[in-house]
Amino acid sequence: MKIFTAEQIRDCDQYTIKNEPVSSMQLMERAAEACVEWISENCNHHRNFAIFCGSGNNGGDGFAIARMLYQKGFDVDVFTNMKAKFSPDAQENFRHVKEITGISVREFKETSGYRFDSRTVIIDALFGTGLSRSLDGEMKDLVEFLNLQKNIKISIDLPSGLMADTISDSEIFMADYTLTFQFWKKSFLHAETGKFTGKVQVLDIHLNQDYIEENETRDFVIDDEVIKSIFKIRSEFSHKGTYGKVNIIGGSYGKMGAAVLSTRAALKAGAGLTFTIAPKCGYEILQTSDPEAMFIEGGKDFIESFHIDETAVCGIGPGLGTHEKTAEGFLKFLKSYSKPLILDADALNIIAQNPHHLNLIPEKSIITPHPKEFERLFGKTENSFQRTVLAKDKSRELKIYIVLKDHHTQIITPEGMVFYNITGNSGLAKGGSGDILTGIVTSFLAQQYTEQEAAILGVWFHGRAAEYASEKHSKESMLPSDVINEFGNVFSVLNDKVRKLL
Ligand SMILES: NC(=O)C1=CN([C@@H]2O[C@H](COP(=O)(O)OP(=O)(O)OC[C@H]3O[C@@H](n4cnc5c(N)ncnc54)[C@H](O)[C@@H]3O)[C@@H](O)[C@H]2O)[C@@H](O)CC1
Ligand SMILES: [K+]
Repeated sequence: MKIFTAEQIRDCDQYTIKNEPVSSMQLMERAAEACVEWISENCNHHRNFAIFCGSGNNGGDGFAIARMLYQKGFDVDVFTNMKAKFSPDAQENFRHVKEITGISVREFKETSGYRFDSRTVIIDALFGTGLSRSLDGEMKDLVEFLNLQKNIKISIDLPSGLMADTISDSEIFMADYTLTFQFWKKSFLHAETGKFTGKVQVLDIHLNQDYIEENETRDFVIDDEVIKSIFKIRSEFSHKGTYGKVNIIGGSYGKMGAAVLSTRAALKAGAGLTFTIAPKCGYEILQTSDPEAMFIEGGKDFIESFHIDETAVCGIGPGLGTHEKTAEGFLKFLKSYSKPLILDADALNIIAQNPHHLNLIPEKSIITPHPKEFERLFGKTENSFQRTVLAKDKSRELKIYIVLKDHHTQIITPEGMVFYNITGNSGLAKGGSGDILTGIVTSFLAQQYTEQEAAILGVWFHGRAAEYASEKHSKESMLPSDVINEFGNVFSVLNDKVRKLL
């Protein structure tokens, strides 16, 4: 799914109104209907709604939602600034609300005296994509007050105070759910701003498809359509050679588990042949834990020699350690190797020891740093938006793919495209999760996916497996090995998605 800026979204609205038999009022009606449908399907324990409406079209949505919820039998109270200069569509929908005697309309300043009982849902329709500056005065106080209430909160389109495309220092409405129209907004996907949205639900309001297809963006969300266009069904006319050779290179005394997990992930993600280059101290551990993989000795307690089969795809780093002999061997290997690699963890930490090492990374390699590793490699940035900008520069400069691991991991391509992942959960915030990702991406690259495809599919796949694992074991208790055990379920779903139905 394309991520558009607030300006592009406004253009898209206008284009739709101009080129389709739909007026702006009808589009607002469609948007409000989509919200009300979601609310009435999902709100099983609440009957009362306190709806806060601004003077722009976001407020217009709020007034229309108020009318529709009332007509469905819910109790509705509306709060607004009755003397505001409303947008024409907001004015019209406000007029309809005032005609309904069952809906009480109050001034914003009456909010503090209102009894918010536990069955009341607060709906924020104050500002949407039209917000042009930080909240101040009455609106800031209002949002601050509403944020103190314990009630369930739903934002329409965007949490008020949040800009769609950038970081803001405004007071921001803290939503439990955000019902947003048509597109993900970039700010939902970055940690500093995404924390205000709660769970995001994208509602299709059928904006013009030609506009969406023809207008360019460099930012994308990895949705089902993206995944369907990448995933290939395994051919029956195949043998183990068809699915490539993987070399996982990692492990050191005390960190053998990382190599075990990465190897197992590569195996379970479908690679044809998997080898693990590890130190001798890991021989029995690896052969017992992952008997399907073959062992190649690379040193005694840590890896020193990186003798690699050139026909294999290499994932280097899990549990590798940064012993000076390991670093020496690794850097020597990098100097003589030119095929794309997957580099993670200690492989990145060794590279980070000297900025000149960055140029040794073969072109088209995939590196998978978490924020701290990214910082060690490329330096500090002020916030995660800036970090993405820096990552784009570095991807272009070094001609590599950067998988920037975060709550919404980003895959950044040398062409400057950013793919945001929306699968996964906080159950992945545990040691070992990254090792699995390295195994998956290495495995996919060995299976003839391109670097871009392997990175995108791998990150999505990892997150989806985590979702299944958390359903069974909870985010708290799930282990990286539980995530690996869900790979089969993810493949079943993937196969169902792309299978041609009779
Ligand atoms: N245009 C359309 O056809 C559609 C628009 N929709 C809704 O319309 C919204 C966008 O509406 P608008 O463009 O009217 O913008 P908003 O409703 O977000 O409000 C912007 C209004 O507030 C003012 N404003 C901006 N920042 C302010 C601040 N910090 N303090 C006080 N006032 C401030 C602006 O001057 C403007 O009048 C979307 O988010 C969505 O909810 C939906 O109804 C779908 C259809
Ligand atoms: K809003």
